Amino acid sequence: MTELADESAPIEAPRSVDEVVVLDYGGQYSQLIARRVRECGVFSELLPHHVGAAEVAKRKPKGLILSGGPASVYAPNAPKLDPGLLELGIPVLGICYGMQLVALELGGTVESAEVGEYGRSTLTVREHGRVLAGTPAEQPCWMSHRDTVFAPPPGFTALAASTASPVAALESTERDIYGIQFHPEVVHTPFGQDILKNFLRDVCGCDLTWSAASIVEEQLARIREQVGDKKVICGLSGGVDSSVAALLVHRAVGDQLTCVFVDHGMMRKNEGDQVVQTFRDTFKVPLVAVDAEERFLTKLRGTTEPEAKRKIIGTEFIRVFEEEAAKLAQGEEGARYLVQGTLYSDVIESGGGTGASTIKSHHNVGGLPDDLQFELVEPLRALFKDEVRAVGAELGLPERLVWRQPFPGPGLAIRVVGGEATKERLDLLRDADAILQDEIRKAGLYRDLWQSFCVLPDVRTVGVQGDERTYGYVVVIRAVTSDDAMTADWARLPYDLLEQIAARMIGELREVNRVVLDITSKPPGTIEWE
Ligand SMILES: Nc1ncnc2c1ncn2[C@@H]1O[C@H](COP(=O)(O)OP(=O)(O)OP(=O)(O)O)[C@@H](O)[C@H]1O
Ligand SMILES: O=c1[nH]c(=O)c2[nH+]cn([C@@H]3O[C@H](COP(=O)(O)O)[C@@H](O)[C@H]3O)c2[nH]1
Ligand SMILES: NC(=O)CC[C@H](N)C(=O)O
Ligand SMILES: [Mg+2]
Repeated sequence: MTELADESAPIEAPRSVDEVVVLDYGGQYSQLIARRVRECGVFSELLPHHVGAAEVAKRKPKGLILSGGPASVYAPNAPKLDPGLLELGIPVLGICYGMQLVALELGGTVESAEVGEYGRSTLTVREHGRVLAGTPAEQPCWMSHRDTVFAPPPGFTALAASTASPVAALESTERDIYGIQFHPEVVHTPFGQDILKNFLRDVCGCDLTWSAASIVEEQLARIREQVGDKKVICGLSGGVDSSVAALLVHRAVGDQLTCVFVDHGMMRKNEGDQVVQTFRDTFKVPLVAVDAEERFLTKLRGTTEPEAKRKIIGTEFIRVFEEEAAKLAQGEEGARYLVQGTLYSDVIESGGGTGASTIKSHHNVGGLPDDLQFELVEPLRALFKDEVRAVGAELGLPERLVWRQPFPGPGLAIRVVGGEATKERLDLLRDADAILQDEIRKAGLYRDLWQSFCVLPDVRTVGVQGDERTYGYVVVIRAVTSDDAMTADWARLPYDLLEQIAARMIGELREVNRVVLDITSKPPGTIEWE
C-alpha cells in the first residue's frame, strides 16, 4: 500500500514555514511535545527514533528535539543516538531520555540514581544559558525519571539542578546542543512553554508564525498543483474532517469536485437524510448519495474480528468511490483523485507517521485496499482535530458542523462487538444511540463531550420486567472528553441524566434490559471498543 509503505514519508509540512522535528524515543509525552511546539507557532512533526539523520535532514528542519523514553540509555537494547543527528548543523534539544542520550554519547556520566524523581520538583538555576533565559532562578518543574546525569560531557555547562538531579539542564553553545531533565511540555511545568519558545525562536531562529488556519493558502496552492484540471471526488461523511477537506478542495478547484456520501447502513438514525440536507444548504458542490447498505452488510456477514471488519469496510468504501468516479467520465477520463478528511491521529493510530505500533487500522488509512487506484488528496493529514476545527472556522464552516462530535467511518459496525453486525443488531444500537444523543443534547452537554455513543456487546443478561423474567441485551454508554483523540478521559455524566437514559432505553427498547457505563480512560482503553 503506497500510503504506509514508507512510514516516515514527510507529511506535507507547509512549505513557507519553519519546521522542528521531534524524534520519538517512546516517551509518554512525545505527542505533546509536537503539539506544544505547534502552539508556539512552529510546525512540528513527530518521527520514530530509528529514522536516522538522513530522513530528518529531508525535512530541512531548523531544530531537532529528542523526546523522553522508557529505556535506560546505558541498557544493552536501549534506542541509541544516531551520531549523524548531532552533525546536521541545527540546534538539538534533548528532553529527559533525550538529554541522557546526548550526555552519554558525548562523554558525560549517566547512572541510575538512588531515588527516582516522579512528579513535581523544584529547579534551581545556576546559570540561565540560552534555553532558561528569562525564567525564574527557582521554579517548579515536572519530572519522571530515575536515571540521572551526574556529570555533563566535557565542554558542556551544567545550568541547573533539581531536588534529586545534580544536572537538570545543560548546554554547549559551541556545539549548539541543549538538554533538560524535566518535561517542559506538561502543564505542571509552568515555564515550559517559555523554555520551548527560547529554544525555537532564540536558538533555532524560527519565526513563530505557524497556525492551523495559516495552512489554508498553502494547501490551496498544493491542491491545485496536485490535481491540475482533473476531476476529483471527495468522500464526504457529514463529519468535520471531510467537510473541511471538501471546502478546501472546492475553494481550490471549484466544480472539478464532486462529493460522494456513502450510506453503508451503519450510520446513525436519520443521519443520511441529515447529511444530504445540511450539505445542500451549506455547500454549493454536487453531492452524490449512495445507498450501499446491502453490499456492506453482505460483505461483513460472518465477520466479528475488529481488524477484519475495518479492512472489509475500508475496501468497500474504495470500491464504491471507484464506481462513482467512473460514472463521472462521460466520454472522458473519470476522477483519478480521492479527497479524504484524514487527520494526523488517524495516521498515527494506523501505525504510520511515528512508527508507533498499529492500534487499529482506520478505514481511511491502514484499512485501504492494496490495489488502490486513486491518488489521495489529504489536505488535513498533518493536523490534529482541534486544529482542523480552527481551519473550519477560518473557512466559515457553520458552528454546529465545526463542533460536531466525531463519528468513525466504519460507523456502528465497530460498536456491535463480539457478534456479527447484522441489520437487527444495528437497528437496536441505532435506537439506543438516538436516545442517548437526545438526552445528551437536552442536558446541554453535547459540545462538552468529545464523543458520546452506545456500544452493543453480544451479551444478554437476566432481568425482571413486569414481574416476568427477561433475557435481554446490555447497552453500554461511552462518553469521553478529549482534545485530539490521542488521550481521553471518561466523562462524569450527572447521575440523574444517567438514570434518565437507562430508564428510557429499557422502557423504549424491548430487547434491552440492562444499561452500563464505561469508566475507562484512554489509555488503557481506546475510545471505540474495536
Ligand atoms: N459515510 C461516508 N461516506 C463517504 N466518505 C466517508 C464516510 N465516512 C467516512 N468517510 C471518509 O473517511 C474520512 C475519515 O472519516 P472520519 O470519521 O475520520 O472523518 P469525518 O467523518 O470527516 O469527520 P469526523 O471525525 O468528525 O467524523 C472522512 O473524512 C471521509 O473522507
Ligand atoms: O474515520 C474513522 N475511521 C476509523 O476507522 C476510526 N476508528 C476510530 N475512529 C475515531 O478515531 C478516534 C480515536 O479512536 P479510538 O480511541 O477508538 O482509537 C475516535 O474519535 C474514533 O471514533 C475512526 N474514525
Ligand atoms: N521520562 C524519561 O525520559 C525517562 C528516562 C529514563 N527511562 C529514566 O527513567 O530516567
Ligand atoms: Mg466521521
